[in-house]
Amino acid sequence: MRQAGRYLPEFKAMRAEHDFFKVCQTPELACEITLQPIRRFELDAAIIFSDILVIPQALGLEVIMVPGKGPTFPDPINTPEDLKRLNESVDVSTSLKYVFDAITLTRHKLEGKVPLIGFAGAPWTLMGYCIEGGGSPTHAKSKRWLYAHPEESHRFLSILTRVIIDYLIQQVLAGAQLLQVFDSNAERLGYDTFMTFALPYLQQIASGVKEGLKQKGVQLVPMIVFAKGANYALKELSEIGYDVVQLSWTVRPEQARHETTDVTLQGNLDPCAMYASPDRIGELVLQMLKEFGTQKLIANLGHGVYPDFNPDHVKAFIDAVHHHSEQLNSLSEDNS
Ligand SMILES: Cc1c2[nH]c(c1CCC(=O)O)Cc1[nH]c(c(CCC(=O)O)c1C)Cc1[nH]c(c(CCC(=O)O)c1C)Cc1[nH]c(c(C)c1CCC(=O)O)C2
Repeated sequence: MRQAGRYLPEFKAMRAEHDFFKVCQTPELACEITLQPIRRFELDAAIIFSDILVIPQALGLEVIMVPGKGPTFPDPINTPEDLKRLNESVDVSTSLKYVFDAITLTRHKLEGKVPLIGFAGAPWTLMGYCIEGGGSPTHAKSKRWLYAHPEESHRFLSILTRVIIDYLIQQVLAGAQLLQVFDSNAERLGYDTFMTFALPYLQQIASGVKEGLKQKGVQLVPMIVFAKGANYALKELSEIGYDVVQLSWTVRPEQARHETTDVTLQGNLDPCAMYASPDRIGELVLQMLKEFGTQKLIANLGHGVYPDFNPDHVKAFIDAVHHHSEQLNSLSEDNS
């Protein structure tokens, strides 16, 4: 969940000197930013510094990071005709080589201390960015496609899915030990549109990556799915081949446990809880761990960190997870 973010002074110093996508494209810099939170905190994993929008870039679309506005497409996809602009036959092994190099370098530098997570955006979320031209409060332009151009929407989602599968497989070959798929815009959909335009592609990604790795004789890695806010489809999300389902803070742990079968859950404290005092953060962590239980859980926030978070409060969260889970585990051992 956005460990680097903009809340660390060492990240801000790096960004003051370099453009965001330049950092993504420079393995030494991406590696350095990935390691920053690992040096500062007792985290249990690292996530490679990159962005979900490198895939639209690889498909030939321009994406820039505008200060104060976020990622922006100067020339977004407007009509189905525009799909012709996509470089469908893109070879990610060359166009996204910089990500694989960053992963390999970071794996070496981590020296086995913690595992390295690779990631990609999900098809619906990437389609949304390409059509909206950036973030959007309603996603009305991209949702319009689902209703006005359903066939072309499926075509767009299929193109993205193929590239994402290839991209994730190559991240594993480069050294990624877990993979997370971010469907951050799932919260804009309802049950029917999610089941039609998002879930089938998430499923294809899980099976495509596992199949591809098997064919190459490479050991499978655990896969995490994050369909942010898709609390209406937790059962379905737990049944499409992912090992872990990440939850946003808008669902109760008990409900998520009840509705999912046989998966590990990840989450889900409200990121804004980081504005509470360190003591209060500790109490909220304890409550979260009690509600989920400490097994089959990756304790995390329910979304990424914000730029104005106090790093000491993030540390309070991480330390409280370790402290309280150790205590809860030793209590349950005493009882057994
Ligand atoms: C939707 C999305 C994006 N990118 C990502 C998502 C999915 C997760 C989510 O739902 O938040 C994923 C992402 N983006 C980033 C990471 C790397 C991991 C990490 O930093 O710990 C990951 C996993 C770096 C980043 N990606 C971004 C930053 C901040 C960059 C900066 O301004 O310095 C970082 C560290 C920029 C970014 N990139 C994107 C957005 C919406 C923004 C924020 C724009 C803003 O608020 O100004 C697209």
